[in-house]
Amino acid sequence: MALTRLLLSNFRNICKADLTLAPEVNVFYGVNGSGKTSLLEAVHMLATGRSFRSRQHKSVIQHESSGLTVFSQLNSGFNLGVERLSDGSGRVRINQAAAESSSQLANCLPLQLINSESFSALDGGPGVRRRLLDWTVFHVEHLFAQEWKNYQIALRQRNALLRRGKIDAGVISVWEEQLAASGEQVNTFRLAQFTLLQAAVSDLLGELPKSFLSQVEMGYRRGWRKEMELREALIESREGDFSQGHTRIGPHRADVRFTVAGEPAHNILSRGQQKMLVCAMRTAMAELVCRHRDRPVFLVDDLPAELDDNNQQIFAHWVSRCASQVLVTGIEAGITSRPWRSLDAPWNCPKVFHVEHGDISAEASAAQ
Ligand SMILES: Nc1ncnc2c1ncn2[C@@H]1O[C@H](COP(=O)(O)OP(=O)(O)OP(=O)(O)O)[C@@H](O)[C@H]1O
Repeated sequence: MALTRLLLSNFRNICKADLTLAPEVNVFYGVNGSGKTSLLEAVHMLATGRSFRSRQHKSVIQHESSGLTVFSQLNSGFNLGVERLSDGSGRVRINQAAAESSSQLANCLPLQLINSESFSALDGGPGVRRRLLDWTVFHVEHLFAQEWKNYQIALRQRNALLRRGKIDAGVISVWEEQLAASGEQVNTFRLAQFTLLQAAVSDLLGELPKSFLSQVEMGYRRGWRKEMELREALIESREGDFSQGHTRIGPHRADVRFTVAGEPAHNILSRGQQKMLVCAMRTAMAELVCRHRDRPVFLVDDLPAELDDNNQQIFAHWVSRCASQVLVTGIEAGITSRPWRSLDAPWNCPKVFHVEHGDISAEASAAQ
């Protein structure tokens, strides 16, 4: 899966852009505030329906404009289009037909994003890490999305009953049965992919020079006590849940932990080591997915930040093994292109774009 053409209008400081992308590596360089991240944000919006920087569509629409559009042709034959208007309305289209859900978009364009927010996988809440695991499960196990949806419906119903002030055991147990059935299935899907991810991350970290990174351990917490079935655990926690007004156990509380010698990894690893761990995790996720379906597209915002030349090169090599295409940004053309130029063809010929005040222009290959 790769983007062949990308058209934007009124997306932050990018008034208009019509780009023909290279099938493998695309480098976008320019000074701070020129619009590089905005371009990645636009691709992210195509794949998910939303920005990775703002929940408010309005802040992404160019000031004094009534709406933004992003459109892309993919080499799979799909065309994706997103329109957001300043009155809050919008349209998402796949091959000119209205998309039914954001998971339909994600299916057409599996995406991996690495940016300054990626560190939250280590130092943020469990939700961030759960979503990483679930991205893999979603793309590998086609029954997962429906099972997760069933679980969330039952969870909402149980929570609503808990907030009513009086538990009707007959009614709540109906929803607990559904919650337990979907929850056990969600956990089975997650556990299978977690085991594979753990092995893949360990293999990738094993390719790095010896450091604390070699000692990173990953653990999976499913969200309720080990020795119990979810159904039993829900009954047991009913009273406590009632006093708190919500369900405190279950797969919606699952977590993936990264530790070094028993300590949270972010307390031990340097910033660069943390970035390499996140890169290894993202690469492992892509590796698992591409065993089953098309390779994902990687968006990498400011690869040189925090990473030395050797680590940048290792990461470029990882990406070339599991991505279909990469869009990478940096401040300088030479530095941002360098890790890719040392790879084998066709990954060693990045297409270079200069971004300046929201204008994006491809450079002639002779000048690269
Ligand atoms: N809604 C908007 N309308 C117009 N311009 C905007 C809007 N939102 C942000 N901007 C401007 O657009 C630019 C967006 O920059 P972006 O974050 O894409 O830069 P960048 O090239 O990634 O910079 P850096 O290297 O600092 O990360 C900034 O100059 C910002 O002030």
